[in-house]
Amino acid sequence: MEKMLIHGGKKLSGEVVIGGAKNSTVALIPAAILSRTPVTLDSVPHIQDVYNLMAILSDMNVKSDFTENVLTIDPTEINDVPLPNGKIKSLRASYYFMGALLGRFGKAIVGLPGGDDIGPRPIDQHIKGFEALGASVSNEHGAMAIKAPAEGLHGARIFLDMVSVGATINVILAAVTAKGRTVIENAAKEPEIIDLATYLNNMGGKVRGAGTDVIRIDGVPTLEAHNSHTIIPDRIEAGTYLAMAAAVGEGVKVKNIISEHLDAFLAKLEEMGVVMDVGEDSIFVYPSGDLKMVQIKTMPYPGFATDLQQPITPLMLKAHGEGLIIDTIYPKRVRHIPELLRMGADITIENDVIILHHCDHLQGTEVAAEEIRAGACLMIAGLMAEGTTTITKVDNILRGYDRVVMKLRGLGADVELVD
Ligand SMILES: CC(=O)N[C@H]1[C@@H](OP(=O)(O)OP(=O)(O)OC[C@H]2O[C@@H](n3ccc(=O)[nH]c3=O)[C@H](O)[C@@H]2O)O[C@H](CO)[C@@H](O)[C@@H]1O
Ligand SMILES: C=C(OP(=O)(O)O)C(=O)O
Repeated sequence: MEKMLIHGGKKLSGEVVIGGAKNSTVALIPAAILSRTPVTLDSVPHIQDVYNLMAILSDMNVKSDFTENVLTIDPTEINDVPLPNGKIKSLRASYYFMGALLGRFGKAIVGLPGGDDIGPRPIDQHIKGFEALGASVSNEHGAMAIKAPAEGLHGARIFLDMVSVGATINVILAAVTAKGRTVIENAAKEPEIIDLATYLNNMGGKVRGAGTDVIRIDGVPTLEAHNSHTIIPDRIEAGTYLAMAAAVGEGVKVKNIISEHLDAFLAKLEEMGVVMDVGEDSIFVYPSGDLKMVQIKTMPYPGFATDLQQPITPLMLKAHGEGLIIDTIYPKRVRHIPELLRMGADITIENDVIILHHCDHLQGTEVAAEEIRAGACLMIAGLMAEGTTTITKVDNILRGYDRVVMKLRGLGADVELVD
């Protein structure tokens, strides 16, 4: 398995271009099987999650081709096959095949998903949504077997018990071709959900209210894609490079950004004293001076994203005073902390509250990227550290960060992947 070697201490400068959003892409690819015509996606990130989804499509006789940033998917000869195992376990978002297959064939057998180990990740709200649409759901030896009634799925009013990105998307995928109107209340408001709605609506779907907490879906009989869909920029990748630029930059421009998607994150950077020029679709980060410590509480969008609490952690170590991070979405998302401690950081965890203190000196050592954003945190820490940081389990990073080594080198980082 590959490792990432980072020879720290170098200042970064120049430009980096953000790719399409992982969390959109991994919904849009399963959603493509709802179309009766071939689908084209543009601005697709080069990440392992995409290759794994392509392998799952291939199991269903859905051909796909990924050239440069364009992914074409031809679902016209799709076979309705069960997906109990295999690549399904390699990523979280494979659960979107539950909603998509249910919408397309009225039935789905899909293994429980994999994805980041960041504490409990139940899917009860997805199941509640499918059942409200009339489906029966059972767990058969670790795979979910979901079946619409003979007359097909019907619209329903669904109030989600908690704000869930995955449940909101899965219910949209199942409801977009169900008979009648579905109303999702307490829906997630993430930009990736708007992206999915735009994509489905361009295929003839009727999804209204995405981006608010009430989404109305009027079912249509079939969907057909006729235009290419350009995926929104990845706000989490952007936030990662912004934090990196503030930590080790000598003037870095991060391009292809929708800054409104990063409001809560940018407000925190400003509170810390990071100086930025926010342009129309790019942000320039000036070299940091003295930074102030901050307190962060992660919340559903538009709050501070859980996926950015780890990438901002190394930057906080540069600030003076005591900082706090409370992850209300995944309170146990702390797998980066033992690794940072081994690099010399001063961090404690009390009752799921991460308490950080200023640290003058991080020392390179061998650390493990136990999950994607822990990996992002360790890349930034490695760039800040003296000596060489060896990151193992690097596949967790490559599963969601577009051409990361090339992008880091483009900024002047001394980084390499080795076997
Ligand atoms: C592929 C993708 O888009 N992944 C993102 C998605 O994950 P994912 O869609 O899995 O996360 P959710 O928004 O569903 O989870 C939010 C919270 O609700 C809980 N929950 C969720 C569903 C459910 O049926 N029952 C339940 O209890 C979860 O345990 C968690 O505490 O949103 C997370 C929260 O912003 C991000 O960290 C992930 O990057
Ligand atoms: C938790 C994440 O991903 P996933 O939901 O795909 O595991 C993430 O992207 O930070």
